[in-house]
Amino acid sequence: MALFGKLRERLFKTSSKLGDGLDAVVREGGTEEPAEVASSEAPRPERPQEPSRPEPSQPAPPAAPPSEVPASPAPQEIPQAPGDGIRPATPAEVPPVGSPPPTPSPLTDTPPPGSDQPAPQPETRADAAPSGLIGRLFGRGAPAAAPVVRRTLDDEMLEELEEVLIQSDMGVETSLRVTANLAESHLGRRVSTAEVKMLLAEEIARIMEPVARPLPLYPSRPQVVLIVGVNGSGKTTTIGKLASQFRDAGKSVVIAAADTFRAAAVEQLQVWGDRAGVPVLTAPQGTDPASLVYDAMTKAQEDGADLLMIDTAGRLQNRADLMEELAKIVRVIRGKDPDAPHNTVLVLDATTGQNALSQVKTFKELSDVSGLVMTKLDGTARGGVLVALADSFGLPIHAIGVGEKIDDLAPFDPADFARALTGADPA
Ligand SMILES: Nc1nc2c(ncn2[C@@H]2O[C@H](COP(=O)(O)OP(=O)(O)OP(=O)(O)O)[C@@H](O)[C@H]2O)c(=O)[nH]1
Repeated sequence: MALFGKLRERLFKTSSKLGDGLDAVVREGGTEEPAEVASSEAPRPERPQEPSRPEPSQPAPPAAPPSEVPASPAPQEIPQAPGDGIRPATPAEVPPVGSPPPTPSPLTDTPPPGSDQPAPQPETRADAAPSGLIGRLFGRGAPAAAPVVRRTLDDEMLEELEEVLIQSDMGVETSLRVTANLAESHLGRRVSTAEVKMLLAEEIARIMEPVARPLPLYPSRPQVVLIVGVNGSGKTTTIGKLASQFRDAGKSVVIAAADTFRAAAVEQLQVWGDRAGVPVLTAPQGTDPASLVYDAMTKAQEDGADLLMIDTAGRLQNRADLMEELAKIVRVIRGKDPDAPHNTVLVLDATTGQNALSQVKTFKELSDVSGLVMTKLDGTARGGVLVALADSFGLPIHAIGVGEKIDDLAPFDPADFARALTGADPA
């Protein structure tokens, strides 16, 4: 399945909830118009191609500040995304640049297994025919010019839109920013649901573009990737998925199970190592994690491994202990390679919603977080939090988890994500 279709299907709960909310906002205050009239009154937004909007009141999220990037050798001179790192997705899922847009999965797609989401509602007429919208945009009105529901974008509608965005966990500030940008370009215009979704998707993609960066690869051997995050956020699973993709890309990988506190965590990591075909270094329960990391660094260096991925404990109940444990691990790593760890990746669980924001704050205090992976975006209605994270912290988002299987880690594509989130038609 094409990536967009898969993402839309997996993000079903969020896009359905957000899309339904947007439908309701337009429908409840809108009126039907003949399609032809509508097409002349609602031209395509003027700035869909702008890479960024350097307005003082709407600053783009900063790139990861230099202080957050671990001291490390310069990355290989590989072109920017998609070539500047491992794109964590199976190649078949990544549409080549400039290729025709993938076919969207119909909104009537079956929800993901285990989802309790009810069957999707039929779309309103305003959204029913993407070709109608695309046709109008390009002067090819749909022959069966069905009436389209449109509403004038005024303060009341903006407030309602804000509410819908906030409910999708996008956060108050980010929701206000998105609607303010919408008001700037479209206040007073009559817009349909399809157009609102498309405009919101463009605003959201604009916020997220600067942070969509695959995990950078460095020439160091081993490149040390420290994986941090609270218990259950998906660290082990993400390490397994990443290791598998790195291995498929021809890299030799070693995994270190440094959460020595929980025997089950070590076993689980071993299962993932087996699946990915990657060795996992373990130590008996209760061993000092830093000593296991020392041994893992030694082995990875001796073996000439390309990557060493280190799973860490995520017990936040005792912050001081966790901070000390992570600090000790980093000291040991630096003793072996002063430039390591090269990446400290924070794994976040999308289902925790706004709580993910406080986790980023906490882990930024505990460690030198250099990038994020957000898991469990499948089957949650809280995917909007990723927009809030991008807007608030500007940390690179390397990948998103959209399922429990080994290939359910997708590259983060802001445009696809924004359209899947809002329920907008594919570009
Ligand atoms: N649906 C879904 N489930 C996921 C995803 N990523 C991880 N999980 C599930 O989340 C649960 C916790 O994942 P783990 O990888 O064990 O999380 P962890 O952070 O290593 O947890 P600890 O070992 O307790 O520290 C498991 O049941 C995974 O299958 C995802 O992208 N989607």
